[in-house]
Amino acid sequence: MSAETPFFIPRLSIIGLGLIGCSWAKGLRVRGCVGEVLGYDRNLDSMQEALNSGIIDRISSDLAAAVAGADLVIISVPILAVRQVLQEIAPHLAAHAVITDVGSVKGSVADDVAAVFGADFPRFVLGHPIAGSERSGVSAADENLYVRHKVIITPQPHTDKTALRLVRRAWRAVEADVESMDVVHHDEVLAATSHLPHLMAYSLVDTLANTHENKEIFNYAAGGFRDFTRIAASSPVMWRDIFSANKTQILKTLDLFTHDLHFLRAAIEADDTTTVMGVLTRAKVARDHFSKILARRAYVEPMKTASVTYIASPSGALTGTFRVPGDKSISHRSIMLGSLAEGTTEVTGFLEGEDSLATLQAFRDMGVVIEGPHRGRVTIHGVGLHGLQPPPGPLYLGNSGTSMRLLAGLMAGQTFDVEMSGDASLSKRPMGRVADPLKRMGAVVDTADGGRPPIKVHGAGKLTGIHYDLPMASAQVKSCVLLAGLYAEGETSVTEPAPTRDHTERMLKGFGYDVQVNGNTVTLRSGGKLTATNIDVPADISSAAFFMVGASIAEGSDITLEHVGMNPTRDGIINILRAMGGNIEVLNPREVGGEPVADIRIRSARLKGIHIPEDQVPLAIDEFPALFIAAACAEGETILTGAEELRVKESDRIQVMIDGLTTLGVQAEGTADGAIIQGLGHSGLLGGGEVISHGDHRIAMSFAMASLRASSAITILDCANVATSFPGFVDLANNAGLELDVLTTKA
Ligand SMILES: O=C(O)C1=C[C@@H](OP(=O)(O)O)[C@@H](O)[C@H](O)C1
Ligand SMILES: C=C(OP(=O)(O)O)C(=O)O
Repeated sequence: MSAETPFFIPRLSIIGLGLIGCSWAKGLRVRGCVGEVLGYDRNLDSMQEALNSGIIDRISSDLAAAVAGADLVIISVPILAVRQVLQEIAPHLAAHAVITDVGSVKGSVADDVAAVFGADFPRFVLGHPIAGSERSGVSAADENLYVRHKVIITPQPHTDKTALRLVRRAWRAVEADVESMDVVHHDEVLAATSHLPHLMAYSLVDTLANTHENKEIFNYAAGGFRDFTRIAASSPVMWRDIFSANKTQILKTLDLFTHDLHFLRAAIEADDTTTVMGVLTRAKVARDHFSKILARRAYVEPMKTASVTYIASPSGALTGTFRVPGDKSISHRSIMLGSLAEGTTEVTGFLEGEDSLATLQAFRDMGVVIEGPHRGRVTIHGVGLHGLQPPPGPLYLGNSGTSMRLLAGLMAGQTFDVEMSGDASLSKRPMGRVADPLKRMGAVVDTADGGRPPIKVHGAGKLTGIHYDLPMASAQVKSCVLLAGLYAEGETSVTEPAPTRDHTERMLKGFGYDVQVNGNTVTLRSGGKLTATNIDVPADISSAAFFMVGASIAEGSDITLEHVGMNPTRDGIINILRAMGGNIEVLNPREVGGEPVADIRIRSARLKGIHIPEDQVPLAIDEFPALFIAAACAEGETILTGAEELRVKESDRIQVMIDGLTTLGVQAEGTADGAIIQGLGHSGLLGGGEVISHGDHRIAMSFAMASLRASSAITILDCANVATSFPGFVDLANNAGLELDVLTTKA
């Protein structure tokens, strides 16, 4: 790509000397991008003011003089005055002149241009800066008004490319972010995001001003009133014109809004607090994350995440007693089953990480009223097995494989179509493993090339129960088939090659559903119902694992992790660390809501390398990145086999860990289904250096723990996804004894 030449407009003309046009001209002038600036306004005072403040160089006596010889003409008059202005300037424009406008409605200006210059006029570029304020006039002009603000250009098929480039560059010169959209779409979007809110603000103030207690009302009208109605102080002429120029689109959104307002009114009248809560919780979440919103209620687009780097400096021991966040697997399932239950489910200890929040949002998008999360507490107003509604757009599941695979099973049983997509990592992960058994049950499921997301599950198909022999040890696939089985005719059963986490089976039973477990086979029949219950989510043993490894490798460490889930299908990390010589005590074992829980005390130990028993692999499947760090610090060789599943997690966890360990000076090699790691021994230190987590939360946290035994700092790139499973990791780790610094750059 060649660099752009410096941008310069020899002669600029602004018609309409208000805030928008003057701010653009002033911005160009301050940045040395214009020669002469001519200006015209019907109001003589405005012209004089613009001249006095140096925004324009010459006052023009009429429109003809104002555009004579201009290279770029900016029309910035009220929308309904545009046509008349164009008629007046048309005969006087230079042959090369490019014209642009700044109006909030593009369809009506496009019509005006066609009426005056002809349908294919190439040198008019329709534009709209999304900046401005309730202030107006020359005196409010601000050369930085557009810095990092969006400007929407709405090119038409006949718009000349050079003219387009000129206008884009003129906006970029004042540091605006220029985007393109088609005319109709622009007017639809603006009707909803700008025109309707202005209409409502004007109307509310007018209603209140007309009541006879208006003085009283305005005396006490602070807070909500002031925030909501700030925009009613904007220019009435401008808004009168916008309301009429974008009439069709505005009326469309207004009707939708009026309908929803009546719905809310009816719910309040009927004391239907659940419905009211549904509207308010959905709206609050939407408002909190409004940049994610494209459709009316759903999140369909990922937020651009910032890039996060950890600098992990060498540190001493880990100490203290603390609790890591809630179990991710159980949190996902609590939302799913709570939503499909009859009655209200209260969840405590819910993981407020991005993965489980993606599941929560998916159910909100399908009409379930969910309150919270607030300090791990979530209240789910179940809609029953057949109560989900079609979401307004695709379900966006971020980084979360569990959400996508379990939901695939549930969606196969619905009467509507659902599309599910995810971030770059999830988009590479295999979904054929769930699509295959679902198709055998009669579901219609499409995936993208190679069985990857997005995945589309078509509703209304009739499912039939199957027996499925799992080709791999995967709790996600097992759960997917069982959840589809809730909707399949007859019996559904799954046999797994080795035990995997059984939270789905346990939780179904907790919700009163009949599930038979016989050896490695789980069976259920459709036709039952889920009855709401309360769920206490224990701390996630997979998050605890980082601290177990950290405390084991850092001399002098002594920590106690509280309320950790000890489900026997998850405790591989404890068995493996103990086999390596780890010093782990399980204290106060108890059962909470159908799941075993305990406090775990870990003290540093002289670890030794082992061949990890293959039967432990599925029981510690998420803990291998951390275990690789333990192996690197152990005496002798550690061999891992039977773990090919690690290659299809959020990253290829075998390759990414081997790459990082090699950077830190460890001899390690990957094999097809595992790794061989030569430990540095008890007194050995890892080196420092830069490792890449490839957006994989568990890789990032594992290398953070490695710094406890490093000779110099480890820089870990791409750590934003730690938030998917372990919000608050950095603070908790630093309080326990790590030295982690975080560098965040905006995306
Ligand atoms: O069912 C679950 O909650 C999970 C199952 C495992 O995935 P697989 O089923 O792909 O092994 C695990 O890696 C994941 O973190 C959570
Ligand atoms: C594999 C993991 O999660 P998921 O499959 O849900 O993305 C994990 O958390 O390590």
